[in-house]
Amino acid sequence: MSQNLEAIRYKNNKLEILNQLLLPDLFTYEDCSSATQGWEAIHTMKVRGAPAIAITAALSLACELYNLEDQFNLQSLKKYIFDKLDYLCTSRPTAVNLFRMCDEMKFIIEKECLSHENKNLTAQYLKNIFIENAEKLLVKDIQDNMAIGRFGAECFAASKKVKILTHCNTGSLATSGYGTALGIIRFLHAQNKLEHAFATETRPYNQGARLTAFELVFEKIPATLITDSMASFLMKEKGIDGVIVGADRVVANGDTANKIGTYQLAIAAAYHNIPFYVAAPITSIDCSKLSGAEIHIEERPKQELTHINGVQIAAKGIDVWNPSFDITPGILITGIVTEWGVIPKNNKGEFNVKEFLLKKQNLN
Ligand SMILES: CSC[C@H]1O[C@H](OP(=O)(O)O)[C@H](O)[C@@H]1O
Repeated sequence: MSQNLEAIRYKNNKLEILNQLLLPDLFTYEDCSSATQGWEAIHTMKVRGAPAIAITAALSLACELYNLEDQFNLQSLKKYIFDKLDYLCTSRPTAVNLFRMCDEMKFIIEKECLSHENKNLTAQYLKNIFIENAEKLLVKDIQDNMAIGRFGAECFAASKKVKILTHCNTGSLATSGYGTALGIIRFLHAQNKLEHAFATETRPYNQGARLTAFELVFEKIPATLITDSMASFLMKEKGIDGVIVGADRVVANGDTANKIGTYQLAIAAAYHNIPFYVAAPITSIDCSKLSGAEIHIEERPKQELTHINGVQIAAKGIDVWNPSFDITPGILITGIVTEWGVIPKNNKGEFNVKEFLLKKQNLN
């Protein structure tokens, strides 16, 4: 087994992804060096987690471009890249990181083309620009996650060790490394501030039982797995100090799309007076949407509910609803932890995410 938990391995213009469908039983890396393979890996959830999806999409296309024969002129290559980015965006709809990455890559390519107008900009140069920028995403994501870990840990008093509940998988397996919500747990543990982590199994895809539990055991972090239905009782019985979850999309008013089951955890946390934090990189923020009602929620195949490892467990013929995410209203969230700091609430208990971003951008 690898010494590092890497969802994404990129070296010498080759991309491999850890097939998370096979975890925790098998630790198998698969080649993902084309946009078609990237799309398939994301769509089937061999690779998942909002940041990891965007990075896989970018690097799979970067590898494809590296191997592309030299038949393109500048305009045809630009169209090729834009078409492939549009195609990659059809793999999964909810996590905004993928869409942001595609928009930013298009912006970079467009800018290069404009700034070289009437000069000899070659297709090869454009390829290199894409590859360089895709590679940067991998490095930046880990740095951002470590900053999230630090800011998130500061949300808890230094005087006592804390018990944290988390949902889904937001660790190394969901990112290019370290993790967001799980990164905060990792940071608390490293600082000797974590008493215990609790992880939900996260039905129906079981990211908690299969992936987060795997990471926690791997990292030797004291942790306990619970079923999703135990969360409220856990809060009542076990003295939980905070709930920390990830995000697939945070919109302008702080409403947050995250793994199905997050919303009910936020309601239960509010009832038990437990702080509820969302941990997300800036790449998960989408201020083009004013509220969570505008977010497209992915619905996944009914077999995720009716079958486990290919074996039918539900009554044949039953109707199934399988939304992969839900929206937690900003009002239920204590703070949104980013690599730029914690987005605070105003005195009415509301988030103004845009204002926070503008303030931070002006500071930088
Ligand atoms: C830091 S990952 C954010 C997010 O991704 C997960 O979804 P999925 O496993 O369906 O890709 C989940 O909602 C995590 O919180």
